[in-house]
Amino acid sequence: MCMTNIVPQGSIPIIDMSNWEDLKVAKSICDAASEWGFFQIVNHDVPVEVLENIKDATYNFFRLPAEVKNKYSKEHSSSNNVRFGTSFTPQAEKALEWKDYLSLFYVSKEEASALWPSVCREQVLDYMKKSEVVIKQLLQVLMKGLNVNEVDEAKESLLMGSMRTNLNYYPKCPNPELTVGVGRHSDVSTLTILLQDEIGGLFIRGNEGDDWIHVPPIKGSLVINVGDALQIMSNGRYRSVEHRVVANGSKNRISVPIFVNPRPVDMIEPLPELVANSEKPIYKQVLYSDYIKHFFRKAHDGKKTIEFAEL
Ligand SMILES: CC(C)(COP(=O)(O)OP(=O)(O)OC[C@H]1O[C@@H](n2cnc3c(N)ncnc32)[C@H](O)[C@@H]1OP(=O)(O)O)[C@@H](O)C(=O)NCCC(=O)NCCSC(=O)/C=C/c1ccc(O)cc1
Ligand SMILES: O=C(O)CCC(=O)C(=O)O
Ligand SMILES: [Fe+2]
Repeated sequence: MCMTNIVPQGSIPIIDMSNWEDLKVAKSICDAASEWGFFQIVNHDVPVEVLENIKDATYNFFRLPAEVKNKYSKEHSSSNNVRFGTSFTPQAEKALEWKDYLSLFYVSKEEASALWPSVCREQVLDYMKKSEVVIKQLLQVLMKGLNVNEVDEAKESLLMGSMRTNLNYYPKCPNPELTVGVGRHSDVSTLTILLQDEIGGLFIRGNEGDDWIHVPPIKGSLVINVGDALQIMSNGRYRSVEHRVVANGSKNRISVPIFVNPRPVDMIEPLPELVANSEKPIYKQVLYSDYIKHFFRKAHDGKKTIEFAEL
């Protein structure tokens, strides 16, 4: 089915999650994930206060003096699970991205208490916890769309066994046309749940392949996108779509993605339920941590990362 017939070019689907189990809603989620790779959800169960609090916490972190933030840099951080950085892979990029970020890989509450910056720790934990409900709803629906009717513990772990939250800060840029906020890339996740503020600037690759479609900020909504891990596990039925963020000449912008991932030790491959029906696998089995390392080894370069898993 072709979503372009329903949704005018220039906007990604907006899905009301209040009746998420309704067959029509479920179908619109699965269609969005295969046709667009991106959609926005409204009336999800993540309370607005939680979203407001995480935005405030993000600003509070980036307002800290440079020497405090630098305690979490790659050079100084006491753990790889907490990292403050600027740009994506600075040693591999020709032009740096106009972005600072704090990346927090969740291991346990205890570790978060010990290692995460106190200005944002509780807010990030709360945002992750409260997002779990909608993450599970989306994964259940998406699996049903592949005729995988039971998401048992093993499958749940494969789909969402690890999570990372990034706080992104894009300072206003004197020459926005000379740089980017984030270069063209697809996410390595299963799903990404993204909170953006009211500024705008996120663009996704359109169906036709040569157009960029803006993701308009909608108050209280969350942007959902399919990542490479789900493209691989769904044998290409759900698509991870290239996206980028432009630099802004007049305003600071923040966004807060939760990357929902397999665990680094998991092997990922097209789900056995899919290839059992004489469907040909188009991806091979890869160790997820190898896939992540491949992603971080080079500068952002569109959809190229997934070639690593192609047969
Ligand atoms: C098993 C890993 C993947 C590799 O471990 P390792 O072999 O001991 O090596 P390192 O941890 O030292 O990482 C290898 C390289 O990848 C880099 N890297 C490894 N994760 C990271 C990291 N999230 N950040 C930024 N450098 C990293 C890391 O900086 C390092 O670069 P370099 O020291 O220059 O070789 C380990 O890092 C690990 O268990 N990580 C937790 C799982 C994890 O990070 N999953 C990724 C989820 S999705 C995600 O993070 C998306 C991020 C993203 C970010 C920006 C975007 O624009 C778009 C997307
Ligand atoms: O800031 C945004 O809107 C998107 C950021 C993004 O694509 C990422 O962090 O992977
Ligand atoms: Fe992304």
